[in-house]
Amino acid sequence: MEDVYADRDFPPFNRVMMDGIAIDSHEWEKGRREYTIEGIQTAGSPQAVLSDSKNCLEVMTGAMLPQGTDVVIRYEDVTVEGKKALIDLEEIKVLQNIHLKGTDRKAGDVLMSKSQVLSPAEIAVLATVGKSKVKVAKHLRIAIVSTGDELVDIEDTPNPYQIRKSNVYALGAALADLRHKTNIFHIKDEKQVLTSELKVILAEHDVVILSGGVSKGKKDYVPEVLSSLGVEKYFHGVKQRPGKPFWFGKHNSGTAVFALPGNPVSTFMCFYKYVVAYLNASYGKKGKQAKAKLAAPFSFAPELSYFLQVKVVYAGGELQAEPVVGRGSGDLANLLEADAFLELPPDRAQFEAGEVFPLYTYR
Ligand SMILES: Nc1nc2c(c(=O)[nH]1)N[C@H]1C(S)=C(S)[C@@H](COP(=O)(O)OP(=O)(O)OC[C@H]3O[C@@H](n4cnc5c(N)ncnc54)[C@H](O)[C@@H]3O)O[C@H]1N2
Ligand code: MOO
Ligand SMILES: [Mg+2]
Repeated sequence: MEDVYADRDFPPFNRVMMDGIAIDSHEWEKGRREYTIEGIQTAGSPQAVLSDSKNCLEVMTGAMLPQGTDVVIRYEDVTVEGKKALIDLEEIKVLQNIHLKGTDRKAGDVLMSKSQVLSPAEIAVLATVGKSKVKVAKHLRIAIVSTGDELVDIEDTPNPYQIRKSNVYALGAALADLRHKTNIFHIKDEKQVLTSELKVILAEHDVVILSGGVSKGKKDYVPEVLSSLGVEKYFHGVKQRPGKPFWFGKHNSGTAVFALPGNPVSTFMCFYKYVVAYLNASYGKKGKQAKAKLAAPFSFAPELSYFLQVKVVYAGGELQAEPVVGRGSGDLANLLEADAFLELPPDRAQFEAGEVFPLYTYR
């Protein structure tokens, strides 16, 4: 949340780019090809001075260019015998193999704006300018909430009619991939309990991601409870498959609420399509929309956007998406076979190999 400036020129001195010798080009122009080595300038030592222009200094990559020199010749182009260095080149260029002071950035230049998302590249530059501490946007506080009496935790042994609650761990892992910490909650299918616990969760988080309880079931209390807690519904239901029952809203405190359909593949897809976009926008990150070519013809009749599960392969230098259809959005295991979702538009039923569509990948 602060602009970052260059504290010094980039590079901060005339930087030697190659291990070799440094000479004064005027001697070369006078025809000198053999030079007496009078010393060595290593990286990290103060600037040396060439005392006699007929001589040369050995220089190491990363060192300051010695005073009195303006050409660096690589060892590969020099024959060194004892204290003599013979240059084996027909021609040289003044300032060759020298990274001149300030050619990349000048002291005082703005290097990154306050809205810049910090990638390893920005971290490198922050380190270069000595910014061991930098003001950043507050991390969004994110809650992941599962609902459902059929769900038990990982270590529990489910009864025949129960399953382990995989969705919250999938979402937690997906958010950890995006460097977000999360708080994970589980709430039973009881309206009162859901209301009291969601009230607290909403107050303590900036983003709440629920999984389950948004469809037509008798215990699908989530939409009603969210509204009763002051979360304004933006929409409930999207013309898509999977993910049709998806509910989204915002609390007047600004907290965004994603109530994702409980089927695992549906939760997964809605996260990568919608929650990621929201997080990118919140951080001003202009995510580039990935695309891929459909590798084989596919048909999907309903007038819904279809998020086809695909295996992504590189073929002919292009990202190809091979359909890995699976057995519906409850087929969690199919996530193992695929890598991503390919978004097929709702306005037609037939899709040809070679057509390009948006891609939402999870690995
Ligand atoms: N009459 C209708 N029934 C359903 C419709 C519909 O339109 N009409 N939509 C179907 C679709 S599409 C989906 S998706 C599901 C979504 O239902 P909910 O959001 O209410 O999800 P639940 O009923 O709570 O659970 C659905 C399914 O997913 C399993 N689940 C839930 N949470 C987890 C979790 N944390 N980890 C793993 N698995 C989870 C749950 O056991 C159910 O099997 O509704 C359809 N029904
Ligand atoms: O959202 Mo559902 O996942 O279409 O089954
Ligand atoms: Mg339900």
